[in-house]
Amino acid sequence: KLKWSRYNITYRIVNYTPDLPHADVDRAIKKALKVWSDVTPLNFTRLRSGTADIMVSFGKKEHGDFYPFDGPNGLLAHAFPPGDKLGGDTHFDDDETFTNDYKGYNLFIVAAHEFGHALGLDHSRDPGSLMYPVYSYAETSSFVLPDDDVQGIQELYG
Ligand SMILES: CC(C)C[C@H](C(=O)NO)C(=O)N[C@@H](CC(N)=O)C(=O)NCc1cccc(N)c1
Ligand SMILES: [Ca+2]
Ligand SMILES: [Zn+2]
Ligand SMILES: [Zn+2]
Repeated sequence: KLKWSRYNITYRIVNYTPDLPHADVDRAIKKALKVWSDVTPLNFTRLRSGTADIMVSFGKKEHGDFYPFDGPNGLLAHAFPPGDKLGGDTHFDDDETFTNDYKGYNLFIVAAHEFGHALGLDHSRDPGSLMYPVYSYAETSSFVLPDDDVQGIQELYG
């Protein structure tokens, strides 16, 4: 199973969705990474230019890799497992409406799921897990990473 070979990982928000103020996107991404750094020795540092391990971007349909998005609903986002180049990169389908509440798709929840993949996790069969294949909203202010996901990430970086 692929995993990062170092604990200090960099990320860069390359572009922004028009759905939310930039500050809200920055906050959701930072909070989503903290979900995982809180339960591992991993540290995430934001870069504002150049190439980071985890390049975060928003795109529609064909967006530069062999995994085009599909318009509203269906695919929401994808992330590449750890590695060079595309490894760790996380793409969000900007034909979705990303929000910071229960409407549309909550950016924090989707990002937290995607970063699980960017750190090496696959999908889980546990319907209560963050890594379950299908999105479900959870109150973000009281979000606690489900045990199945803690187990999974600590198998890789515990
Ligand atoms: C085969 C994958 C590329 C599907 C893709 C996904 O899992 N990305 O991580 C995806 O967008 N899945 C949708 C469901 C679907 N239409 O397949 C999804 O809701 N995944 C994001 C997500 C967000 C938050 C929580 C959970 N559990 C799942
Ligand atoms: Ca879509
Ligand atoms: Zn992509
Ligand atoms: Zn997924």
